[in-house]
Amino acid sequence: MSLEVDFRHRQGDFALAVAFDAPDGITALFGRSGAGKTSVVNAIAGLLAPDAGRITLGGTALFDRAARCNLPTWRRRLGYVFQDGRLFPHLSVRQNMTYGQRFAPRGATGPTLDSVAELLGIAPLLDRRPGGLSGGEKQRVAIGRALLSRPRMLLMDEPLAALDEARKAEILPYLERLRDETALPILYVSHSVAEVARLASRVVVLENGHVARAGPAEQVLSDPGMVHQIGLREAGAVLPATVARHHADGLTELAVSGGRLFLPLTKGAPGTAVRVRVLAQDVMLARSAPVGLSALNILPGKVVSLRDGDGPGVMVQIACGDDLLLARITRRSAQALGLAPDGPVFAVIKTVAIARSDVSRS
Ligand SMILES: Nc1ncnc2c1ncn2[C@@H]1O[C@H](COP(=O)(O)OP(=O)(O)OP(=O)(O)O)[C@@H](O)[C@H]1O
Repeated sequence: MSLEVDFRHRQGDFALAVAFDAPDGITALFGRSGAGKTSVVNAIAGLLAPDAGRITLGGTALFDRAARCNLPTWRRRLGYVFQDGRLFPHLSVRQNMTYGQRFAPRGATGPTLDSVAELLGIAPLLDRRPGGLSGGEKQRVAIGRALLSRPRMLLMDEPLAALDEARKAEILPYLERLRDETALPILYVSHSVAEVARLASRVVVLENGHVARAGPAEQVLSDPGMVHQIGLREAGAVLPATVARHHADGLTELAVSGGRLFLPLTKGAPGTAVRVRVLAQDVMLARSAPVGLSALNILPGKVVSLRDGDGPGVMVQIACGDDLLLARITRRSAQALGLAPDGPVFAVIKTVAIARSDVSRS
């Protein structure tokens, strides 16, 4: 199943013109405040009828201006999860969850209450009322309710934005399971690069009403041209990796296509596929293989491109094996090293710069 969006719409002075696809898995709709994310979600949900264009899901039109097709929200079969769970306070968790089933069309197949409760770790909460749940638990119930409506896709609009860091960390593994165990397109609206890096297979970057970039997360996040939208301090790459071994001194060794990475101990048996977020500001560059250096991670690579920033910095994109890394260094250093496209380079990454939360199941 794939969501295909291609429409234009004007609201006041703001012109929206977007085209992108969201296949099964998580597609992040990322952009600054006012970029148009909510307007896109509203158009998909049927709350906004664009001036022109089409929105289709699995080949079926939800909206088609030329064909005068505009399915009402309830017939679009989308599951929504909002920032605030919007649960019914007077109903139990079980009743909140089964409420979603009322919207499932007759004969629609999908997961059962038990399987959804298991997937999201809700089983022990079923007889409680929402008032007594933590923010993270409430969001899990909201996701469960959406799944039980047997949706053809999920729309998640900043589902973690109202949660503190601890609650976010609690819910992220459930979102990973959802991504891995349900075959649904999930459009995940977020302005958090950390969440996008951790969850999304594909990223659509919205800027001022248009798509600035869309593609696989590894490519979009490591694109030096996206640094403006992503933010200097958040810019970085996502590398696919495999757990190789856990060492007795508390380090985990990961295999990446360009070599090995040693990180603080992370979960996962050898062979587990993970993804690692490496921030551009945590990568140093050297022209020759450094010796006598404390950093454990030294990956040989090749400069792909250099992009000057507004200040003294330059963003360097490096190919290490099949992967792309970003390094943020000063222009002075880039000149001193004589960095140029296609030139050989060594990327140096400090082990302790990578937090456990930067490594996630892929
Ligand atoms: N009904 C409207 N009439 C005129 N302008 C509107 C209307 N609705 C939204 N806008 C404008 O459209 C732009 C995009 O808004 P939108 O809410 O889609 O952005 P967003 O990326 O979701 O932002 P945020 O993350 O802050 O919610 C904004 O400039 C907003 O002021």
